[in-house]
Amino acid sequence: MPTLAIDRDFLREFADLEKPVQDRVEEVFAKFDRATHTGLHLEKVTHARDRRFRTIRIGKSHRGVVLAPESGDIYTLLKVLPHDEAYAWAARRTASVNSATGRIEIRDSEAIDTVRPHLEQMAATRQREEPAELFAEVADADMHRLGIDPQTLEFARVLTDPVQLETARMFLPTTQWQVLYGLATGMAPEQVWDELGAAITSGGDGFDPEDLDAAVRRSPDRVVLVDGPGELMAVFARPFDLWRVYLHPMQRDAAEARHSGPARVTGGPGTGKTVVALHRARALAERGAGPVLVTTFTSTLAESLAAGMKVLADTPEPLEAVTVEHVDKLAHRVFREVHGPPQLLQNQRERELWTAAAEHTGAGFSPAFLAEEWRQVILAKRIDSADAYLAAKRTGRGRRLGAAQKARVWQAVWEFQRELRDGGLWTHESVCAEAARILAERADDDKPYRHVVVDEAQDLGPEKWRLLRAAVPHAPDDVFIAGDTHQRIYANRVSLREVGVDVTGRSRRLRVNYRTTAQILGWSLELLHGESIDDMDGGLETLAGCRSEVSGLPPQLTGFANRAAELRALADTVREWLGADVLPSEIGVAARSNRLAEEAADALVQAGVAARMLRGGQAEEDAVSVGTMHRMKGLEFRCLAVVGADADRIPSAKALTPESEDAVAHANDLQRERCLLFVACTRARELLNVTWQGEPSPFLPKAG
Ligand SMILES: Nc1ncnc2c1ncn2[C@@H]1O[C@H](COP(=O)(O)OP(=O)(O)OP(=O)(O)O)[C@@H](O)[C@H]1O
Repeated sequence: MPTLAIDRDFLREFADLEKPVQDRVEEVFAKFDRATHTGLHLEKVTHARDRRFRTIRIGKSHRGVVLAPESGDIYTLLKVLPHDEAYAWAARRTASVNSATGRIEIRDSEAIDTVRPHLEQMAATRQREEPAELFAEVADADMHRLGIDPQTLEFARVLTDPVQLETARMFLPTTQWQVLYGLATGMAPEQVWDELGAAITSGGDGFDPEDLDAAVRRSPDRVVLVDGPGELMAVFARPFDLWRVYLHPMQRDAAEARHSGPARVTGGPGTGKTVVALHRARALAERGAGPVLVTTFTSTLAESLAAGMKVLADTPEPLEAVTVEHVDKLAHRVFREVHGPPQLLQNQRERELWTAAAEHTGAGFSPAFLAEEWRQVILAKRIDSADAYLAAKRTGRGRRLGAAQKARVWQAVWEFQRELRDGGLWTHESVCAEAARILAERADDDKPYRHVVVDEAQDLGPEKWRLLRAAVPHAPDDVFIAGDTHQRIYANRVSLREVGVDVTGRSRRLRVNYRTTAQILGWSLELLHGESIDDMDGGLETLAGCRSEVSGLPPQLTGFANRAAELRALADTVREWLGADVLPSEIGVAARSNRLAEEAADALVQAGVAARMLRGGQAEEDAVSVGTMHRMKGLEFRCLAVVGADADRIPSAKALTPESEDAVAHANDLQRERCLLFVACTRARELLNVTWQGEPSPFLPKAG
C-alpha cells in the first residue's frame, strides 16, 4: 500500500498558497492511494542531482515535488511551486540518511557546491592574517560520529566566521547544521551528542544510507505519514498547528513513553511542555486503560488546554475519555458530592479572624504571618495536633520559632480553625484537603480517573497535589507532570515526594524553544541568572542548554521621564507593529499591576488603537490584549510590550514579605517577582519591548 507523507516545511508553506492551488493540492493527494494503483504520473526531473526527486501535476500552473522511493512505498510531499520553480527546486537538492540519527535529511547541494569555493578563498586570505578556522578544534572522527557527512564536512572545514554558518542554515541539512551550530557555540562534541540524544535511534552505524523509506519512518519530527484522505484533510485543515503532527523526538518520547509510575517533563519556556501534555493525554486515552484527567491550576489555563485538546483530536472519540478541568473545580465537585456546596470564608472575614487570633495570642505575630504559617506548614503538612506542630520541620519558613512561640502560634491557629468549624466555613484549601481525604478513602476501582496529566505543575500547592494523587490509583502511567519551576508565579513550593508523587528516574527535560527568538530567550534567561531554583524533587532545576533556533531582533529596552511619555511611546510602538501587518490579536501588553494595565489600555484606546483588558485569558480577534503579568501565563504573542518595569514596581513592594519578618520568605518572594517578569517576557514570539519610567527594575539585564 503506498503511503503519503507530508514534510513539515511544506505544511508551513501550504497556508501561504492561493486558495485554488490549495484546493488542487487537496484533490490530487486525496486520491493519491488510488492513483498509485493506476500508475502515478510522477515525472522525472531532468539534470536532477538526486533521481529520487519527482514532480506531480497540481492544476495547470503548479507542480508538487515528491520524494519517491526506489524501493518501499512512502511518497513524501516536499514542496508545491509554480511549474518552472518546482523543477528548479527539485534539481538542486539531494536527500540522504543522517548517519547518526538514521533520519531523513534534504539539502540544497547545488548551493553548498557553489558557495564553498568562495568561502575557501576567503579562508585562504584570512589565514594569512590569522588562522581562524571555525572548527579547527574538532576532529574529523568527532564530526563523523555526530552525523556530519563528507559534503557537509568539506564545507564546514572552510568556515571561518559564525555568520557564514548562520547563512548556511538555508542550504545545509537541518540536523547537521544544528550539530555545527552547537560546536560553533563552544559545546564539546560530547555535549552535542547528548543534545542529539533523543534523535538517535537504536541501530547505530547500521543505517542503510540508501533506504529512504526507513529513514522517513524514523523522522516523525519532520515527516508525518498520512493514513488515508481523512487524515490528510485533517493535516491540511490546520497548517499552522505544526505541533499537532510533528513532535521533536524528545517530545514524542515524553508523550508516548510507558512508565511504571509518575513521570514528568520539564524545560524552559516555550519548549512544548503543554504540547507534550496534550499529546500524552491523547495517547493515554487511546490506550484505553480508563478516563484521563487533564488539569492545571487556573480556569483560564484549563480553558486553553481544552481548546488545545480539541485541536489535537482528529475525531471526537479519543476526547470522550478525557476531561479537562482545573484542580479547584475537581475539588469542589468531589466535595459537593458528599457534603453539598461549601460555605466559603470570604477574604475580608479571613483577615478579621486572623487579626482576632493574632491579638488574642499576644505574641507579636502579624495576621499575615499566622495565615501563611497555617497554609504553608499546618495545612501543607496536614498537621492536626500541637505535638505534631511542635515536631514539624517548617521548610521554606525563615523565621525560627522556639517551642514557646510555636505553642502560641498553635493556639492562634486552633482558634482560627475553631471559628471555621463553628461557623461551618471552608476555604479553597480546606475544601481541597477534604476532597483529597474523600478520594483517598475510595478503593482503586472506584477512583474517578485512571490517569492524570498536570500542566503548569510548579504552581500547585500540596493539598492540590494530594487531591490529584488520590484521584487515580497507584498504577503504571498514573500521573504525568509538565512544568517549569522557573515560571513559578504563586507562593506554592512543593516536594513531590512528600505528596506521594515520586518521579525519580522518570523525568525528561526539553531544550528546544519553539516560541521565542534566540535573542529574546537569551536576554530573558539573564533575568534569572544566578538564581537557584528548586526542582520540586529535592534538587535544583536548570535551564542550561535551553535554546531557540530562530534568530530575530534583540529586545528593545527604553526608559522614560514619566508614565505619560512611556505610554505615548507604547501607543507609537503598537501602531508601528500594526503598520507592519501584525494583527491586533498578535500583540500583547503586560504590566505588573491591574491598575497600570488599565492605564495602558486606556492610553492605547485614546491613541486610536483597539485594546482590551484580558479577561478569560483568550486574546480577542480585533484588539490588542492588555493584562497583568499573571494573566499572561499560558499565552503567547508575536509582539509583546512590557510596561512599567520601574525600579519601585518590579519587584512589587506589596508582594514582598518584609525581610525583618521572615528573611527566607522575603528571598522567595523576590525570586517569584523575577520569575513573573521572566514569564511575561518569554510570551513574546518575535519582538519584545520593555519600558519603564525613572529608574529601571534592578532585575533587568542590559540589552545584548
Ligand atoms: N513540535 C513542535 N512543532 C511546532 N511548534 C511547536 C512544537 N512544540 C511546541 N510548539 C509551539 O511552541 C509554542 C510553545 O509550546 P508550549 O506552550 O507547549 O510550550 P511550554 O513549554 O508549555 O511553554 P511555557 O512553559 O512557556 O508556557 C507553541 O506555540 C507551540 O505550538
